[in-house]
Amino acid sequence: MSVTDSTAHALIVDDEADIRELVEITLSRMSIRTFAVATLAEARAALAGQSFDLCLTDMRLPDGEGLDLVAHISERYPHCPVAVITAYGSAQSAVASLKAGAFDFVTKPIDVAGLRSLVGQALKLAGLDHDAPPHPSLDASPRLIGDTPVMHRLRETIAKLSRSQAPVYITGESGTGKELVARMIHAEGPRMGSAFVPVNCGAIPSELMESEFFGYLRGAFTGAMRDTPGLFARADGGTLFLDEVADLPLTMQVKLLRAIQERAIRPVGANAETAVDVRVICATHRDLATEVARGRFREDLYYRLNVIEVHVAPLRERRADIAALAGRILEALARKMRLRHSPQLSRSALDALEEYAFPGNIRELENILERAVTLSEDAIIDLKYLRLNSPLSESVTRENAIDAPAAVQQAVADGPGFAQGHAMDTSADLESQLEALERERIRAALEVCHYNKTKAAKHLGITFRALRYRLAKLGMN
Ligand SMILES: Nc1ncnc2c1ncn2[C@@H]1O[C@H](COP(=O)(O)OP(=O)(O)OP(=O)(O)O)[C@@H](O)[C@H]1O
Repeated sequence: MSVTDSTAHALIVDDEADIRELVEITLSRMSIRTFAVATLAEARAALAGQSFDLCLTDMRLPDGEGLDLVAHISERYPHCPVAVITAYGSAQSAVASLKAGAFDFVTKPIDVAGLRSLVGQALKLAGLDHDAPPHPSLDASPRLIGDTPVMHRLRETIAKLSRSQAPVYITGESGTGKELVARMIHAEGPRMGSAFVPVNCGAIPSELMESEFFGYLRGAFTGAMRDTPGLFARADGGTLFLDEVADLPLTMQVKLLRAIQERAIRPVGANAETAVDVRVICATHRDLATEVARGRFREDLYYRLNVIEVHVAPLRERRADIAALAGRILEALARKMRLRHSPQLSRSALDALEEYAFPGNIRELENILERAVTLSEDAIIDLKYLRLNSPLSESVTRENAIDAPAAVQQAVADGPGFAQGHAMDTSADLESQLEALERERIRAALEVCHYNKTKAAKHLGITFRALRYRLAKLGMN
């Protein structure tokens, strides 16, 4: 096979001749030049003398540990992705290698399809995959606003993690930006051309979980009219984001662990497993270690998911970012509402926001500003329109609705039944009044339920699905 200088160049480090040969053959079929050595010393010498786009190393070498090579490459040749070859079942060493900076691992006996997809990801990382879609424009990528030291550190962490395939566990209170962080890790890495599939683990009824995650074949159960891919299959080549992972029932945790470990899924009704290449990122606002201690979360799955932990700080710990965030949110609202100019906050309104505790974090800031823009008719939003600190019990009283349009006040005072029987102020735009009311009640319920959507839906007396639909319709997601 003819290879040119533009082909990728891989370093293979293994003392077992059979494995070196298998890896070399697989890679050369992918038109990758290879250079194979058997020891750590030879690997170091090769790295010093030649340039590589990828390194695959065994964990146990005659003169040292593969982990040392991972650390050496991460430090001296950070642009060369390194993956390790580990013995089957040695989850601990795989996890250790990911923590040390390996971008992925492959277990022995080596599965050629798995090796090919790992190498494909590595080449995308090195920018050598000519089939990869072009980098999306900046505007299409999610953006993390904030200039505080904690946000700078978070951005650096995201950049580092996007170059790895390791599972990431994101912690932080509700509304801090955990999903946004997950999206950025996906969007800045080699998987950006494939799907990012977010899943709210608490929202899937337990009897549907298996088919939702793994898909099903036609006829697998009553109503299964056609083969349907599950969430794993939809995220193949991309990222599966498991939000509120602590809400997964124990039975599902076992199946999830297996899918992650084996990198394969078995759709409901299928006899055989299908390989999938999915990076898992998960998040929860709960303390998973405590859930493990209480027996509600499997320890083995915890260790599998919690390879690298990222914490997203609450908004009250980065108050200096509030002004910039509010500015961006107001600009976005102005676009959405087709206002000519972006509304501004008065000095006292900004001061109050900078003092506020934000139990619902940035999502709460978005909701506060959206409501304020809806209620205020001025280009300058004054403090009274922010209506900070209004729990549900107060928000449905007339006193607390003084700033709302007249019909909304009436409706709020009359309670939820108003829409069917009460006269409204017909001079105003009924639809926007109803919308404002709906928004207000949902926001208040979310606040009271600490932004747990499942609980908020119960609180409002509607199903989770109905709440999700309304949140999307009102642009409150
Ligand atoms: N640093 C940031 N810059 C800009 N927007 C942000 C930032 N952090 C969060 N947001 C926005 O705040 C909202 C909430 O963020 P996100 O959904 O990521 O939070 P979360 O922590 O995943 O919430 P939950 O725990 O409730 O699922 C989103 O609209 C998101 O775009």
